[in-house]
Amino acid sequence: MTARVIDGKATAAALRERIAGEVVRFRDAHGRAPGLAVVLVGDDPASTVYVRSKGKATLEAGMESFEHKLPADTGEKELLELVDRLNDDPAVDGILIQLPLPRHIDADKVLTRIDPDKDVDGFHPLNAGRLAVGLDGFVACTPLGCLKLLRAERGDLSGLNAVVIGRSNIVGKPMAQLLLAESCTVTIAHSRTHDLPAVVRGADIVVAAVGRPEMVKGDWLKPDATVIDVGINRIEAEEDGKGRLVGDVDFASASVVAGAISPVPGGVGPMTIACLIRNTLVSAARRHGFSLPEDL
Ligand SMILES: Nc1nc(=O)c2c([nH]1)NC[C@@H]1CN(c3ccc(C(=O)N[C@@H](CCC(=O)O)C(=O)O)cc3)C=[N+]21
Repeated sequence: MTARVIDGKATAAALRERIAGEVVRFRDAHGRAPGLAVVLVGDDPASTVYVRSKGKATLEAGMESFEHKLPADTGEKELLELVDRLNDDPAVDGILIQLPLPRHIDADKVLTRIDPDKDVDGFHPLNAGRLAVGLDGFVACTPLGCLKLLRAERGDLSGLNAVVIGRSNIVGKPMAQLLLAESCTVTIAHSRTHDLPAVVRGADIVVAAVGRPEMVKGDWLKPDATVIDVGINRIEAEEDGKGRLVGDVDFASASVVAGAISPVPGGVGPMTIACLIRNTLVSAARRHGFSLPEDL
């Protein structure tokens, strides 16, 4: 048996298309486009690529993109002042500070300075708390994208056993909260979990977000499980001299057992960007009392 491959690229493209349509309506009603500010400190090559694709997606959705590229030696105080200006700028609906930040900057301090109602990354503690208690706020883009893929694949998730591997603040914890809100029975597994393969074998839904290349094997899976692979691991060059991208799931063995699986690349990554655009539109809409479709 071979798993269905969950096409994150196509799902993301369809979502971005819908968003672009809503942006046109928003513009007509309010005379401006939603705006996203992206702040990059330093010149990490991977971060530079991500920031470029976020800017491109923002413009393609008909939104305004404000890119702030600062040198690696930018002081914390200077960065906090930029955040303050963006918080006060009425043209800016969403603020994203690209992570990781250089070590001399306290990332928690900077993220907490962002106006929670412009925090389209969902990283502010107030938004984490809102998610935990079921209030409207912003949900981090990667777990939100995973949930959209799961809903598209499985429909109603209630009563399903979900195992989230990884307990980070940006993926594992919010993912678990979202699945709990969908009435899944949720287990969060992590590096100290005893007999992880046995835990994963009980799961109808597996979300792997540990950052260990190809860790989850096919014989860990319940037949027909839905597997969402959040990992993006760059593997060193092999015979052909080219590096390649792999997930946290061993795709070859997993796709023989799973019912459906998201690939890397082309799975969760494109959904993350689509959800960032989505959150920016939602932010602008909330600010103006503009109504959007429930399921966007
Ligand atoms: N404040 C902040 N918010 C973020 O959301 C954030 C961040 N910092 N720092 C870095 C991570 C990483 N991230 C990705 C987004 C899209 C792809 C993506 O589209 N990946 C493509 C392939 C990309 C490639 O080929 O390298 C795919 O999976 O198909 C990947 C990774 C957002 N992040």
